[in-house]
Amino acid sequence: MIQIKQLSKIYSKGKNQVTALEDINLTIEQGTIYGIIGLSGAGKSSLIRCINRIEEPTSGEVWINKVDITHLSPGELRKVRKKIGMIFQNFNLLSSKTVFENIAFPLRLNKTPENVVKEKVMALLELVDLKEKAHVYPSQLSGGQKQRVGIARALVSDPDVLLCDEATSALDPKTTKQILSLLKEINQSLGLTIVIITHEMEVIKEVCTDVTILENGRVVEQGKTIDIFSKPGNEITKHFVDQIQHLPTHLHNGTLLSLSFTQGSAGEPVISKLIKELQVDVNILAGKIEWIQEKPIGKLTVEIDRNTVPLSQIIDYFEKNQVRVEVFNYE
Ligand SMILES: Nc1ncnc2c1ncn2[C@@H]1O[C@H](COP(=O)(O)OP(=O)(O)OP(=O)(O)O)[C@@H](O)[C@H]1O
Repeated sequence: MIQIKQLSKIYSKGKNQVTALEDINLTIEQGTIYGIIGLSGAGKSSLIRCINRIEEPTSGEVWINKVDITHLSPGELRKVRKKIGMIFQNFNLLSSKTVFENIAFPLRLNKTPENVVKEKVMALLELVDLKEKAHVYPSQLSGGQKQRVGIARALVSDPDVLLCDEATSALDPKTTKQILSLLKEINQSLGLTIVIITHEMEVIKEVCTDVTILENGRVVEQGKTIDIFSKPGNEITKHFVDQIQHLPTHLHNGTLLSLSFTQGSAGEPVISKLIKELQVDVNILAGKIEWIQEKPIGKLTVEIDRNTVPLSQIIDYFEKNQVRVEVFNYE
């Protein structure tokens, strides 16, 4: 668990002072994927960098697994930091080292025996699906592959916490989804706590169960992602939610689906056929038309009763009818 208590960060340069963070309080439960979102300059990087003390907080405390890391000696801090992995927007790989050696690097610093290095690095290459790239150099990799190497290197010391500093901001939407799904897989299989900072609500929507919204160095809202999406209580939160789409203010017990109708499916009575054929209750919550390069896409947000028909059957039905389905990740 990570607890941040009354944390402030003031940068001083000569007579100038910039308050980057003011009185931040937040609790990140063990094993969650926690998102911190804000506009440029909101203080996101300062906050994530204070969590492992790459940046020294001006005041306040950061507790990781019941240890106050703001009052540790340099030696003790080094030990704690080994349990905190970090990945970056620009990947921070060593260009003169192969993929294998980049991942092995933290182990080499600790003089880990060669057989252990080999075993750990190969297992991680398998996990991030890059076995065949072990001996190539970063310049020969795509952005998504570079970030996979970054993730493997961050995991090599068996951390409890993974900090992601705008880790998908340099990637295209499809690669972003792949990296986010890898992070989710790692979170589930290793029970790792993941903290993601981002300026994209799409990232929060995709993987974060909890979210804090920062504005001008202060927390303006925090809570479960579902609640923030359902009832954004603040202008800046509304701005981020609108990046995705308007969602209903009241959710019942169903599964929330976003449906995209393109030309092939737009003329068909797909919803009424679904209700008749599968005998499932459908609650229509929101709809709009989005124009993508002068082509219309109908967007419908519906709630489906999750107790009557398996979700996979409903998704199959929509796909057969040329309707793209996205299931909101609100569990
Ligand atoms: N080393 C520094 N010296 C002085 N001011 C700084 C320093 N680092 C950040 N700041 C200031 O602190 C504030 C918060 O910056 P920070 O980088 O934490 O925000 P951010 O939300 O991560 O922004 P971005 O998304 O643009 O990276 C900004 O006003 C920034 O100019």
